[in-house]
Amino acid sequence: MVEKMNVAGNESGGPPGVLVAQSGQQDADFAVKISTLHFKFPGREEPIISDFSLALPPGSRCILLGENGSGKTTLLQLLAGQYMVDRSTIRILGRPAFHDTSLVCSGDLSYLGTAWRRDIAFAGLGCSLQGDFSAGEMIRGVKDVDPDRRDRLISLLKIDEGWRMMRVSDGQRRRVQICIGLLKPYKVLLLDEITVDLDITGRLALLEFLEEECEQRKCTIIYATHIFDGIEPWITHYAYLEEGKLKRGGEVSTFTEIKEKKLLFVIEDWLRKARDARREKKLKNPDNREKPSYTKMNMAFGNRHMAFFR
Ligand SMILES: Nc1ncnc2c1ncn2[C@@H]1O[C@H](COP(=O)(O)OP(=O)(O)OP(=O)(O)O)[C@@H](O)[C@H]1O
Repeated sequence: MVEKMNVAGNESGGPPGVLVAQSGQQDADFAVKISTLHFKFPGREEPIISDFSLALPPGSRCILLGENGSGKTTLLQLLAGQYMVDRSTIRILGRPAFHDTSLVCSGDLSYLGTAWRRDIAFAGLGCSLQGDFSAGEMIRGVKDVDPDRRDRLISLLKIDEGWRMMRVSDGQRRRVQICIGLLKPYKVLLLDEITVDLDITGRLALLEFLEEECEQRKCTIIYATHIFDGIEPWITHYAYLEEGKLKRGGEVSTFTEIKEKKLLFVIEDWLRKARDARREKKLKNPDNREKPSYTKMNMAFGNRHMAFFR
């Protein structure tokens, strides 16, 4: 699959190294296919995601990179079918992410996001964690699960089934929630910073499990994170966003920078350059300068009410 794809210097004019589907390839050839995605939230003038295209073959593990606010979570939520977009723009397993609800209901498409610390989410539904359940009750409450897979997850995440969910640490709660989220064998998994509370051994064990799933079951994973410890050998693809645009991306073989230095330092360098370029742009064009917030408020409420804020 990978060889068939159009990489660096593609005719479609995408950023260098970005995987773009070629004519003749079917949507179903890709686990995830995004075609020229534009997205903005209601009431916002600026798009959050613009002109975004990416195609990932089954079995890929793509890391989603970018500074705070660059659009990673929004992109993952769009992929998870949480916002309506045109049917042809986001295809998961050849099906439209928003319109085909069977993707999430069947467990083929699974999204584990940041709301997980306080909520239990399964099959795309979230409900607040309010009762004092044991970890075992919660995990075994999920029906139609392969018991071997369940036992393996409990063991690798080092979960004590007797833990009371109201009296565990964030990291322990997160382990239980990850376990529940992975009980059913997904085909496409979207991870939004879910390993942030895990200690290093828990995180590495999880990454190893996920890698094995991709190799054996040809699942596809997109993982947004700011934690890069031990991630370099894990990734097969990368996508780097700046202000909602895909600036760099593609197969890891085209990611020449990480052959010379650690991902942490490569990303640090890119983020600093992006910040400096933004600063320079603002200096050159005074209209682009951030207005002090009281000016905006003045415009909205009139001077009289500003006495309140002074
Ligand atoms: N519901 C919303 N309505 C309006 N704007 C939003 C909404 N959610 C997010 N945004 C804006 O969209 C932009 C992208 O946010 P997003 O959460 O996708 O970034 P991110 O790359 O995941 O950031 P982080 O690394 O901090 O998690 C931000 O400017 C944010 O303020």
